[in-house]
Amino acid sequence: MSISILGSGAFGTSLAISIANAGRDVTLWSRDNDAAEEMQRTRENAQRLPGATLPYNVTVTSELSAITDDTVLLAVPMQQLRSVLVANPSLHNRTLVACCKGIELTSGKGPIELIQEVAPAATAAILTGPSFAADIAKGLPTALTLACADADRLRDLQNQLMAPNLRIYRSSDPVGAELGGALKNVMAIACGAAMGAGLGESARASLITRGFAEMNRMALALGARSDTLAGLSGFGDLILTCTSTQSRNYSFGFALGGGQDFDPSVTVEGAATARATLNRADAMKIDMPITRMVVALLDRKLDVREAMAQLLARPPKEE
Ligand SMILES: NC(=O)C1=CN([C@@H]2O[C@H](COP(=O)(O)OP(=O)(O)OC[C@H]3O[C@@H](n4cnc5c(N)ncnc54)[C@H](O)[C@@H]3O)[C@@H](O)[C@H]2O)C=CC1
Ligand SMILES: O=C(CO)COP(=O)(O)O
Repeated sequence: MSISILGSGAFGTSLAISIANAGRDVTLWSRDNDAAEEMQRTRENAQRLPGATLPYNVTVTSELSAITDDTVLLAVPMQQLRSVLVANPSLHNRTLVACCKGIELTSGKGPIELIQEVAPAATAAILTGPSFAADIAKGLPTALTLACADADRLRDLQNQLMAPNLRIYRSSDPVGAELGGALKNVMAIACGAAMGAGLGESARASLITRGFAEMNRMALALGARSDTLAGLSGFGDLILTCTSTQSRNYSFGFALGGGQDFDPSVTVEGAATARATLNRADAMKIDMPITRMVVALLDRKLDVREAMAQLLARPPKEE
């Protein structure tokens, strides 16, 4: 059983390495012909995942006609997912596994809803959870959530994607899985900003905990299950991303809090997702104060100390 991965960034490349090391052939598609040729020749993704070797059974290509597998992992940033789906109608009857974490700014949709809109004949699934690409590529132990509404297809997919270092748990709650992965990035920006501004680890723990309450409020209102939010895709990924300098969302927040520049070419999913989430929360009248503060920070309407002061000064409430 072979697998195709569309998107040769850090995550797509790391999944290719892990799945190929489990003995399955992998086709890794890059939109850039030169980058594909270089990766195929050097057996390394020097730009996005330097130092990791591509096993012999990974084929890197920029030819879409080479994507013949039924199972296609979509490992592109969330804000690019629609254009990738629209540009590739030949994929619309396949099993499409979103590997992105976010909410589309223009529509407020998550990856599953977006796949269902653009490719209604596809089987939509999501692979998410606490996992840094560099860790996966090194073969370090990682556990992920794989969610899909089709229970039979879900079991097949689980077997296809499991690898010795990659333990995959099934979930029948794609809404909960995608929202956990999307919203934790917003909280990681908030935590990074607090740490970058020197507000301390107690402040960070409060943001993680109250951020989790906020994630639950939104996710449950959208039909997610609370046990999904408490699992790898929600709580697990929240803890990882809010506490590690390996996280780009956390590091972006840290730079924001410390008044430093941040490389704009780095993928930071939480920025657009914070705006998309706030739009949806306001429309649904759901209170998301930390998300609101992150958007205010992004818009430079407040600095971190002012934002934290406003959070602390909210009316007293029960936990
Ligand atoms: N890097 C990580 O540790 C993890 C990343 N993710 C998620 O994976 C998704 C992708 O992230 P990374 O691979 O890390 O990003 P990245 O920045 O390393 O790579 C993004 C890739 O997407 C490609 N791409 C962008 N727009 C495209 C388009 N229109 N058509 C085709 N390809 C396009 C780029 O060429 C690049 O290869 C994100 O949603 C991220 O949250 C999930 C878990 C871990
Ligand atoms: O999603 C991730 C870890 O699970 C990667 O986080 P960053 O996108 O913040 O690097």
